[in-house]
Amino acid sequence: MQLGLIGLGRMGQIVVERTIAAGHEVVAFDLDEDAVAAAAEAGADPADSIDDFVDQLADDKRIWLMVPAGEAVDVTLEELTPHLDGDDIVVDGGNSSFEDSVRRAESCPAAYLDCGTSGGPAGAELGFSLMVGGPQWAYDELEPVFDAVATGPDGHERMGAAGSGHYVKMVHNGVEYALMQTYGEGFELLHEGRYDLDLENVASVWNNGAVIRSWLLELCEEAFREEGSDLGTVADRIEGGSTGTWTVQESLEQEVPLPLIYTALSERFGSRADDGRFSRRLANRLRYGFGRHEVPRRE
Ligand SMILES: NC(=O)C1=CN([C@@H]2O[C@H](COP(=O)(O)OP(=O)(O)OC[C@H]3O[C@@H](n4cnc5c(N)ncnc54)[C@H](O)[C@@H]3O)[C@@H](O)[C@H]2O)C=CC1
Ligand SMILES: O=C(CO)[C@H](O)[C@H](O)COP(=O)(O)O
Repeated sequence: MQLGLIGLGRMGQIVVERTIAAGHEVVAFDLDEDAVAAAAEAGADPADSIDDFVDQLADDKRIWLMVPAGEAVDVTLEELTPHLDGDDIVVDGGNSSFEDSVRRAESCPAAYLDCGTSGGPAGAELGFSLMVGGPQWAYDELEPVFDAVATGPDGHERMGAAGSGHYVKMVHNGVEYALMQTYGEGFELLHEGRYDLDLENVASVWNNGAVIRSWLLELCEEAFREEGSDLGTVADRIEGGSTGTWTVQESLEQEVPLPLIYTALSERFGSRADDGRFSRRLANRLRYGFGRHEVPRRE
């Protein structure tokens, strides 16, 4: 299959590499020329503009967007729209809001798949977990690409109608916030408490058979190994926040109480006042662990 990829950053480059490794053809475009060059190095056909990109795609275009959520998706779709028809398929693999995805699915001339993507840059080797919303025929058509980008056939599922993929990913991120918060609180008590503990050892022993073992806990272990048991210069400032905000907004609309996710989101906003909490410093470092997001550091 031939796949057109727009957005070749941390995540898009992995989609390129895994798709090519599975024997498919990729046409790659990004505003950043260096990113296009890196994709070409991985075996993609480089495009230097959207026009060049669509010219290189065969009829029945299959296009995957991996650009930042929000305006970049709308701008890209606006440029693609004159070149699209009902036999084409567009996948948005970024962290778009499900409401934006429903709106885009209604106005896009192509079949539109909203695809929540989880796994972060570590997915380069493992593959991602993909939560897909939109028409069944388009999902079926792209199955070989989803098999390649995900951990395999079990790493992707169609969730339901337009928006459902990004809806499920939004809730996934709410859970991610709460898990980071609870690991942070536990390690904060261990750090401040009555024993002088090596937190890398604690995380390591918990990761070996304990009830609370997980990938995030492995990333806690990595953080303590790389930064030290006191997290070194990692600041208590946690960036991000949009997907958690949408999760909490939706919980209010649906009248479903989510006290843990709400508290974790509040901690993020509270962290911007900088008062030195260990749990916030660990959450800050974990966002680097799973997403390669920049780590604010203390002076
Ligand atoms: N980093 C992570 O752990 C995860 C990220 N995501 C989502 O995936 C999407 C991409 O994330 P990353 O790869 O981390 O971001 P990134 O910042 O590393 O890469 C984004 C790329 O898009 C390009 N770009 C921006 N606007 C563009 C436009 N109008 N046309 C063409 N290219 C454009 C940029 O030049 C950049 O190369 C985002 O929606 C993000 O929220 C989803 C799951 C995990
Ligand atoms: O989706 C992700 C992980 O699953 C991304 O890393 C996302 O950026 C995390 O959300 P936030 O930036 O709000 O921490």
